[in-house]
This record gives sequence, structure tokens and C-alpha cells, in this order.
Amino acid sequence: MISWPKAVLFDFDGTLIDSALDIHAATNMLLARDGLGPLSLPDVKAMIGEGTRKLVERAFAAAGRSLDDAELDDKYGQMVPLYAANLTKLTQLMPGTTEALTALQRDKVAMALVTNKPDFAIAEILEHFDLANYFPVIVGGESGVPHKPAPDMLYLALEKLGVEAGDALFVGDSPADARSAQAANMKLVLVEGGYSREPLESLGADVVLQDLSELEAALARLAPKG
Ligand SMILES: O=C(O)COP(=O)(O)O
Ligand SMILES: [Mg+2]
Repeated sequence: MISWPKAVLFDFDGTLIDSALDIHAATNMLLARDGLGPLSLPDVKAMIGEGTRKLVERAFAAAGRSLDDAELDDKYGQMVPLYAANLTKLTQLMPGTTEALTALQRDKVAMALVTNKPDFAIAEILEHFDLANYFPVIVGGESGVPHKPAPDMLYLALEKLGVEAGDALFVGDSPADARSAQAANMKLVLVEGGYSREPLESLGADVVLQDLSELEAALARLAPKG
């Protein structure tokens, strides 16, 4: 029986889903229109985590072209339909995702999804993997508040859930996740296997897990004492 926390906020890409192959494919299709790329999978993985617009900017920079704001608007506008047509072709759940979400739901722990991913992608992927019912609260990349690593998306999710930061935990895979949780004064679990550009041990997490099947056991150790 999970007695702490009252709520768990989850990152999406690299934490619950392994979306890198589809993002990689769409990114290389976009670059190919300008005769650029292809970029390697590890290179694209390292660009994921701060939203798709940022990824497009990074991809063009890595392929040798820096974009001004108007060009970035145009390229992002082209990326949306490319990725929308490839949201779930190669994407898979990360190991332990279903196990962790089922255990939390069983013990009535509230859950929210907090992702920099744009909104068009979120619902379809949740639906595809039959995950929508776990997340009554979703704060996505177009929620109108600053993206992670700022704490605002986490504050918005907590407010919608009616839970205090001290009663909640954030689970993610990246430096942006770590910094947002720390800025929001929330306990932080980081999970290996995602898209972090920095070693997870260096990011100040309360716990680093090999995969999400270890989450339930970790919660007992993270519960405030007394
Ligand atoms: O779209 C992205 O960059 C990924 O976002 P997430 O890791 O916050 O889910
Ligand atoms: Mg992530």
C-alpha cells in the first residue's frame, strides 16, 4: 500500500514513452527538405526534452544552419504535420510504465502528466497506449505557462490536483525535469534510459531508478519520516 505521496507528476518523453525513433524520423524528413542531415539517433535524443520547437532549432543548428525566429516558425510549422503523421509508428512504452501507473492508481495516488511536448501529440499517444485514464490532469507544451526547467508547469498541475508541493513527487528523465522539480521544491525521481544530456547522478535527484518497475519500492524510502 502506497501511503506517500498524494500525487505523482510524470514527464512524458523518455520517462513513460520512448518516442525518440519517431521524433528522429520526423526530424530527418524535415531536414531532408533543405538537403540537410540526416542526424544520428543519439544526436536527436540529446535534443529532446525542451519541446519540439526547441528540438527543431537544435536540429538545424547541428545540421549547420542557424534559424532566425521567422525561419524557426516556418520550420516548426512544417515539423508539426510530419511528426503528427508519425506519432506512434515506432514509439513504445518505457519498461515498467504500466506497472507503475497501475500501482499508483490502485492506491488512489493522484497523477498528472507534465510535458513540454506540444498538445497535438499528447492525446493521440496517450490514447494509442491506453494511458489516458491515468491522467485527469495534463499540462502540456501549449498550456500557456513557461516550459520546464521553470517550475510553472508543475505548479499548474499541483493547483489542478489540489495537492501541495510537499505532498507530491516528480518523475522525469532530463535536466529540465530536475531543475523544474527543484525550483518547485518537490521531491524528484529520475529514471535511466531516457534522453538526458547529463549523467543523472549529477542532477541532484532524491533517487535514480534503472526503470519505472522500481518506482513503487522507492516511494516507501522517499516518504517523509514521522
Ligand atoms: O517535446 C519534448 O521535448 C519532450 O518533452 P518531455 O520530455 O517534457 O515529455
Ligand atoms: Mg523527458
